[in-house]
Amino acid sequence: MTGPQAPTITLRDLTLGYERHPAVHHLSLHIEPGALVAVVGPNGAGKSTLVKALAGALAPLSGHIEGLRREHIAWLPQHSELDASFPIDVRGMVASGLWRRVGALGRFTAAHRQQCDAALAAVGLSGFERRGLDTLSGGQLQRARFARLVLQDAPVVLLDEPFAAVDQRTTADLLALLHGWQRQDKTVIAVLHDLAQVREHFPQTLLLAREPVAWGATAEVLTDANWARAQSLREPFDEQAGECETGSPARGYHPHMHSQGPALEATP
Ligand SMILES: Nc1ncnc2c1ncn2[C@@H]1O[C@H](COP(=O)(O)OP(=O)(O)OP(=O)(O)O)[C@@H](O)[C@H]1O
Repeated sequence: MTGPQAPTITLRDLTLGYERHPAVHHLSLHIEPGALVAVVGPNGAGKSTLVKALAGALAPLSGHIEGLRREHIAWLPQHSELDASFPIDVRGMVASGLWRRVGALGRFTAAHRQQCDAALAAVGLSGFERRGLDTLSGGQLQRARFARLVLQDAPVVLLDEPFAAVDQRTTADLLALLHGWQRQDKTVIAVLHDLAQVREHFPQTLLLAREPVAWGATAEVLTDANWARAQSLREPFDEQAGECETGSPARGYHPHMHSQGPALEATP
């Protein structure tokens, strides 16, 4: 990694939501540099909301996110049709990962082109440079989006359901890329649904159900009891819910459910 080092990310009593309706309540934790973190939970648990806030795309209703700056972050939002429908070829899309370094008025040099080609090789897409995005399979498109992340070379990578609707072979290749990033001391935070995959590849997990249910070492977090509790906390998004005004833990919050106490320093 040539850019900035990964920061310690601290969430302090973070409450997130939309138009003042809270979707994630009172989340406090530390994520150490180089952590490989899975965010799991039932549908509507607030996982994407958390990732959006970490990416700087959603301002907290209350509480703080400390340590993260825009230039630290590469963000892969949930799979959208936008990339596929954009009239651009693979190299053009992947090259947009260099935007921060090249700038709007900068020149795209031969060296930049080589970096693009190396990123495409890293995701197994050599030879696809001139292909239109609309001609790629779902797996190939996801490889191209990862190549763009490779070029961004950010110390913190945020991934929202990166392997949804992606074939096994592609998933395995992209997981290998994640482990490579971790060896470079990047922090990777990924929203995932496949718990077997989380157990195998992600040392730390946050189990979210609108409020933090458990956070820490994956094996301690992904217990039947914690999962049952997460399911029981699932509730429809309450359009009538008031603003989250108290600083006290949300309803049903039990600090003992955390593997390491309420404001948590996760162990590697
Ligand atoms: N832009 C928005 N405006 C209003 N409400 C929203 C918005 N985005 C999400 N929500 C609501 O916030 C709650 C949390 O949604 P979020 O997408 O964060 O959950 P999730 O855990 O990522 O769910 P899933 O696993 O189904 O993708 C849901 O009730 C959702 O309807």
